[in-house]
Amino acid sequence: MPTYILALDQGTTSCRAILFAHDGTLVDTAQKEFTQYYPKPAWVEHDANEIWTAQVAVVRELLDRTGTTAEDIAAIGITNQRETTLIWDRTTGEPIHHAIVWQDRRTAGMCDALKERGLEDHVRQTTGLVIDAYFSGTKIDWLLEHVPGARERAERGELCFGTMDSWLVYKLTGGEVHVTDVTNAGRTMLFDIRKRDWDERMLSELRVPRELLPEVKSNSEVYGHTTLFGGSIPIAGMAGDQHAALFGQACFEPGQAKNTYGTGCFMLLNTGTRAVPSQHGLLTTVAWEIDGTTEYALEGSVFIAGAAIQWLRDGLKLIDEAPDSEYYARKVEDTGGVFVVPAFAGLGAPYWDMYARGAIFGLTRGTSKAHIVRATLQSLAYQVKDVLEAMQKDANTELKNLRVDGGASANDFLMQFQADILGTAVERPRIVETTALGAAMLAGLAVGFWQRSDLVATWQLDKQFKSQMDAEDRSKRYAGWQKAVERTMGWEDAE
Ligand SMILES: Nc1ncnc2c1ncn2[C@@H]1O[C@H](COP(=O)(O)OP(=O)(O)O)[C@@H](O)[C@H]1O
Ligand SMILES: O=P(O)(O)OC[C@H](O)CO
Repeated sequence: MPTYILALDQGTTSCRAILFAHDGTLVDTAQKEFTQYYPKPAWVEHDANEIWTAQVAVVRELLDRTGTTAEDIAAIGITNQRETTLIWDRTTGEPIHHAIVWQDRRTAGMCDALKERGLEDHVRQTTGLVIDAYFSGTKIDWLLEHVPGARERAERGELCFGTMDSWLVYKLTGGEVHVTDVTNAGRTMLFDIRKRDWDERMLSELRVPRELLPEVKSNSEVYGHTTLFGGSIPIAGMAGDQHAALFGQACFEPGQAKNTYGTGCFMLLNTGTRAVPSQHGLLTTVAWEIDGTTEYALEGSVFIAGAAIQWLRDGLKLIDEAPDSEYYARKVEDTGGVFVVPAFAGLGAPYWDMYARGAIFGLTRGTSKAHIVRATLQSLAYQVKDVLEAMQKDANTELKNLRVDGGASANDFLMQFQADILGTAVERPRIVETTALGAAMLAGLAVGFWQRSDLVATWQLDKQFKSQMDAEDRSKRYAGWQKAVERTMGWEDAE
């Protein structure tokens, strides 16, 4: 009898493999970082072959270390960084170019042109998105335009487009299966989230041939099998990482929300079977589709969160490791009036400004490294507040608590400041690998390893952070943040 579900979590900075047991416990995990390519300012690329090699390596490492064989694994669930766009040769499996990462801004001008052509309402109504370089659509157009012969080859059906979910399934099945799931399809700016089909108008506006696109599947079903790790294992769950995290946080009821602090920060609020349009700069997105029922979510996407801590580490060399940020932040009582706005890739929700760029405000002769580190950590929490304010207005509800996860949710200083600045309790579960857990749950449901009723009990509280800040202090600080954000907007000139 198989005893585990294997989750593959293909994130922006690393590949992970995680084993979950039937009682929902995390048995073990293996992780490997891969190269980030920055060929020009605000361009970000990944080598899909390197990602594939890293993903296989972490699975092998995990199976070896735990003495697990293919026979012990009931199913594989895949979850991935969304929007990151890859095109590869259908026959050879060779990518035609590096993948263009979700943070990449090279198509900002193409997005402006779409806005000028009056497409904003259509995009919002059909795809639930705003026009932004974040999504895959303009990245596909860029690749077809800039790689010689690519558009003609795509029209002849010789190429495959996919986000990292599609890529992994294609590779795991030896090139047999070219699919994606509704959550990932919904981030392309080409997909009608209510009709559940590619949108003809967007395909034609972005000159994307249907032949290039994967078949769109639900989040919990058998897509194919892999024999790469010994016996045959079904691949049975697949979802974009933020949707998987919503599921892994057991936010199954409308009104429940989670926020993931990874490279970026992504807050999703379950809105049930209703796709709620946003009036306040959020996205309407598919939460998941299971057994023919589609549920939706409102999403606030913040592009730079943990990446700002990586910048402190790798760019400024102010800290050696991400967790050191907590130590330095606690060395000072406040930020000394400093605000850091990490708009390195423009600003996402609720501002959607592709031309904003990062800045540090309020510097004085007394500003120290600790002030800058503290202000950078606080910038994550302020961005989340921007999103929560918008969400409460859109959903016409006040959130009593917020479930959190992701790498930076381990930082107690950040979590306490988050609760303080929101005025809302922040709840961190025991398993913060909720993205992987969600993917595992989706796969486990498909093969009968779990029933839906088993899943709620997997959520267990680790720590609750309650707001301790008085309302006046909170609004004074937030006003400072809003002033700083305003000054970063429109910084970069449009091409
Ligand atoms: N203790 C910490 N304090 C602040 N940030 C952290 C901490 N630990 C990790 N991070 C940040 O979290 C991110 C990694 O989180 P993870 O969920 O693995 O992200 P992703 O899935 O996007 O690769 C990194 O950007 C890192 O800088
Ligand atoms: O890799 P993460 O966890 O930062 O998530 C990336 C998002 O899916 C991008 O939309």
